Amino acid sequence: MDSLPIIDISPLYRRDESAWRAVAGRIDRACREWGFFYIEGHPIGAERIAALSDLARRFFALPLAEKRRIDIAGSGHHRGYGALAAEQLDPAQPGDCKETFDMGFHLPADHPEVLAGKPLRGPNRHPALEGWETLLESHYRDMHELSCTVLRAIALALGIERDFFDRRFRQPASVLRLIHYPPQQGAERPGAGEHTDYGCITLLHQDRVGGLQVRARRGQWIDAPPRDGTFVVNIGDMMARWSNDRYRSTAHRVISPREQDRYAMPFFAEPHPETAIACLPGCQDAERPPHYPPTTCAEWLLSRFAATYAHRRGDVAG
Ligand SMILES: O=C(O)CCC(=O)C(=O)O
Ligand SMILES: [Fe+2]
Repeated sequence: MDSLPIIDISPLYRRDESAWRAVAGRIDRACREWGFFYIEGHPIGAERIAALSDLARRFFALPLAEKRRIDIAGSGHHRGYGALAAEQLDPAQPGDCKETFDMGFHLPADHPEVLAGKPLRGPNRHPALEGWETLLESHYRDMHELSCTVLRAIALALGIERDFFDRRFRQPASVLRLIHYPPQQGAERPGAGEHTDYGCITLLHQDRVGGLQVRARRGQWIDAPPRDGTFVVNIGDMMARWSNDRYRSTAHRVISPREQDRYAMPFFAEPHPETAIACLPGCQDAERPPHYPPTTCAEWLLSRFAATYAHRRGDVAG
């Protein structure tokens, strides 16, 4: 079968234990076989997506100087606007042909964690577009809830306490990102070079243009085409580390669109920065010793940012 599974998660919003287990079973299989699947039956409506798409178009259409007022390169805690080619996901390729906006869990500048200089902590940096901040902050909260719902099913599938992730995802390091891929005539620059995601799970909304491709287990690239009303969910490196590769982070890439602009909105679900990421109890035994040394969420993320962002080279995890 060369197409990604589509899983209806609506039973996760009801109190039927056996239906819950059935969904968890499907997710478990998709995570083992693909590391990628679509979800439908989630509560994020088409009006919300339309309103976000409208704002994304307006933001990316602003003059560069205006967007650069919140340039991510000037942010110690990784928030704001990332210009074209600021990120190079595949080191063997030129910089990605995309521009981005990143936001996270907002902590005010006078919050003790921010004053203490904790990594990845601080205020969001929003553009001055009417309606932007309210909508984006609500969407961040709703995506956080959705990620926790999916993670509860994953906890069930992995045989750990149902609230294992809920307890670790308070004040999360999760990032909501808006991406604009401008059209390109030649194929010389990738939209997003081949990579795995760094976090736990990613929930991606893509528009109708297409171009996302996933590397299947046998090595071939398959399309992950747009499907209305769905999110594409994929396993990131932290979940691979937690599950000792029971769930593997799967490589993917985005081919630059040819004639039209493409917009996508990934939500990278990541726990509290200080969360320990070490092999889960049920994921190791004498035959499967832990593959990865323990780390923390912030340490791992900072090491990955340093490898992919020009302005962060030499920035070491602390
Ligand atoms: O734009 C997409 O469809 C995927 C983007 C992506 O893989 C990423 O930002 O990590
Ligand atoms: Fe990705």
